[in-house]
Amino acid sequence: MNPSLPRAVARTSIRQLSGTRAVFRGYPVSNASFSILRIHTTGNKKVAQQSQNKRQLRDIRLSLTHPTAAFSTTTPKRNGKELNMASSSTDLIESAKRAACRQAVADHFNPSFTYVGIGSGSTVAYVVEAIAEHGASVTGKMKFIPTGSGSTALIRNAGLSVLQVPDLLLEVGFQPESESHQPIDIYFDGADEVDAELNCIKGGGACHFQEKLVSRLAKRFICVADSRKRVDRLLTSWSYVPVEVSPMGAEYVRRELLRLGSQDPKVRTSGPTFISTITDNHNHIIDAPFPTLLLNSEADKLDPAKGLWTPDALLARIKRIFGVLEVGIFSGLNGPQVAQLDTDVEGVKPVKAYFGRPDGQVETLG
Ligand SMILES: O=C[C@H](O)[C@H](O)[C@H](O)COP(=O)(O)O
Repeated sequence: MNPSLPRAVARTSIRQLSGTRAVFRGYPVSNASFSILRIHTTGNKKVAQQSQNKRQLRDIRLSLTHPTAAFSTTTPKRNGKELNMASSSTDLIESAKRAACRQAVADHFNPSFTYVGIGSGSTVAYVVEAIAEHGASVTGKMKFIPTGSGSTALIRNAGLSVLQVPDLLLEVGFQPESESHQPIDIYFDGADEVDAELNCIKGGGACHFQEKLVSRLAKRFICVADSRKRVDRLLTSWSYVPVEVSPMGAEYVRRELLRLGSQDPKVRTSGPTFISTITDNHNHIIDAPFPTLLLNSEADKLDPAKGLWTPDALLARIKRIFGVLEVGIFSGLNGPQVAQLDTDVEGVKPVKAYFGRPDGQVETLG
């Protein structure tokens, strides 16, 4: 997504911001041009107060795509007055993300690597931070493969060397007999939700096509997230599947998604005028809500007519719709499983996920 967008959105009026889901997607909240000072939870709505000059508080309603409950507490009071706690709530989330990333890098980053894939979003920024700390003597020999314009800027700003996928493929060459379809040594990326079998929903920042491309080319995908993203089954807290579509085919795809039982799939919009989001691949995104998915191991319960889908089945079915480029469900095989098969099948699932908690601990899965 266009990295200049959040700044443009931040300049708009409170009224225009109302209902804009993309404001914080893919960008560290702490780096936003305006500061959120308090976050409350009112039913399903998250009401935030913000100040542009840090003195005048005004209410804005933000349709935050991530639940905040796990990190929210009741608003503390001193002498009957509420204390501003959102900055500490935001700090807790950012610390949780950073903790997950530092642990993941400590466990999986190796100075002998040549190609490192870097995903998109706010969490993976802390992976880049941790990698950059190894210094130029280590990172100067490596090339970093981005998954979109945001991650390209992230890599570049950290002083690391960017190599886009087409250039990577030219650099490694093409040998039909070559045993490896996975030249990237490791791929770090965030997720919007991760289930108990490491299937993920991705694409909240509209980057899932390039993320899948890099993941397919990587030996291992390591997922980093805060603990709000960990669920038993996908579409528990996160409610929709991001689907990247040809702009001309968007309405056709939307109708087919309705036919599949998606409740009110919508073309994603961004910015003050709510124009359709344009991805890095010049496409649109449809956010398609579905009921909570089964696990892939529960395929015996699969019953699409009743809205019972496994991640694998829903991914395969949506991919069959004419006009769909890619679906934000990362399920099926992982890199090492594909390497064993020695064939170019999709292997995009993480081998391990790191979930940072607000208390600084890190849980792992896989
Ligand atoms: O399209 C965006 C990506 O799939 C992100 O990795 C995902 O949305 C997680 O982003 P964040 O780390 O900002 O929560």
